[in-house]
Amino acid sequence: MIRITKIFTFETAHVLYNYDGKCKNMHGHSYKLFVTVKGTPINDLNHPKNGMVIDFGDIKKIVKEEITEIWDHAVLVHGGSPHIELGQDLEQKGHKVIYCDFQPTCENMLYAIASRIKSRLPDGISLAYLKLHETENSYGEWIAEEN
Ligand SMILES: Nc1nc2c(c(=O)[nH]1)N=C([C@H](O)[C@H](O)COP(=O)(O)OP(=O)(O)OP(=O)(O)O)CN2
Ligand SMILES: [Zn+2]
Repeated sequence: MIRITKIFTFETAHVLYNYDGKCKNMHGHSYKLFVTVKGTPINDLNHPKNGMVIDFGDIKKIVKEEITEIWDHAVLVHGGSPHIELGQDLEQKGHKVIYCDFQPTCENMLYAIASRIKSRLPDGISLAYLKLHETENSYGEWIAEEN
């Protein structure tokens, strides 16, 4: 069994409803996401992916389609909070708004990322680990064995 990791970056704004610190204000981060999957490398001379657990390019496609293309240069707001009005106002002014069914913290973003990636992985490949940096010094982790 081998783990392989691909790293992504995306620029996203968020606003934390009812938070008691500076992040109650809308602000952005250069998020850095580490995606680790595990599986057994293909051992078949006739297979174009011989020697690979999964093509790094396939991980990239999944993460782009499920996460980065959606969240990049968007504002994440908690759609189940009064911030829905803030989002609607921004949308009317032409901004890209994503309504989350959760407070858009690093922790909850990790749950959402895990769920979306898991739904796209082929049989025999599983999600092992995620790390999401909000800042250089602040990050959260999702570990398969704990979820
Ligand atoms: N457990 C969490 N705490 C905080 C989150 C979070 O998602 N989970 N988010 C924020 C803010 O959105 C933002 O990330 C600020 O975090 P913080 O590390 O406090 O920001 P700094 O600018 O001080 O970061 P440095 O890297 O230390 O400069 C707040 N808390
Ligand atoms: Zn933040």
